[in-house]
Amino acid sequence: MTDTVAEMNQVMEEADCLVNEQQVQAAIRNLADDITDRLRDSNPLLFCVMNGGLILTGQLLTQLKFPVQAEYLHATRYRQETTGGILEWKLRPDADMNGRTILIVDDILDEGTTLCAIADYCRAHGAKEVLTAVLVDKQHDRKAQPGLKADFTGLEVEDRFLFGFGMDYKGYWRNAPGIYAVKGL
Ligand SMILES: O=P(O)(O)OC[C@H]1O[C@H](OP(=O)(O)OP(=O)(O)O)[C@H](O)[C@@H]1O
Ligand SMILES: Nc1nc2[nH]cnc2c(=O)[nH]1
Repeated sequence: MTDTVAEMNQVMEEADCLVNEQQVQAAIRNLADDITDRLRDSNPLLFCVMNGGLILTGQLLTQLKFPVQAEYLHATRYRQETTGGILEWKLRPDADMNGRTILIVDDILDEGTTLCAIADYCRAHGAKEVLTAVLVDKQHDRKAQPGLKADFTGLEVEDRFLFGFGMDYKGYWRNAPGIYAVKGL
């Protein structure tokens, strides 16, 4: 076993499970129902925010009960760190957003800088309406705008450094099927 794999196994052993797999699945079903109710007649263009949004988007898409056009984009500001920096666009969307309803799907709204920047980008490129969906909203008072919320939120989780269900710790454990907090963080 490499040192990294041993370290990551230890991170999981010592982590606190904040939301288990069944609770995550129930939250995704609720998100899918709410999004279907709101957007079934809007012909939305969905953007998965890579990398963290990958797992939620995949599972959510199969539960949306209307035809969806799905694309992706990549913006990142945490890289391998546990605090966020300047937002870097790794891949800007090239789909035509003019006059469209956009649904941005990501794993977490933490400070909200990432989602706000992506929503601004979509509006600047002609989107008629921009909605946001996240699995997790982290509870604290450091939001980019006071009271900032996604339009669709799966779960509210305490202010710890999280991994699992798309969220990584040093690039690992996005695959964990629940939501975990790193010991001491
Ligand atoms: O609300 P914020 O404080 O802006 O943080 C949320 C963002 O942070 C994570 O992405 P990250 O920068 O780690 O990129 P990644 O998804 O590629 O790992 C996460 O996937 C969100 O996109
Ligand atoms: N993995 C991970 N990424 C984040 N991006 C913003 N907050 C978090 C977090 O708690 N965990």
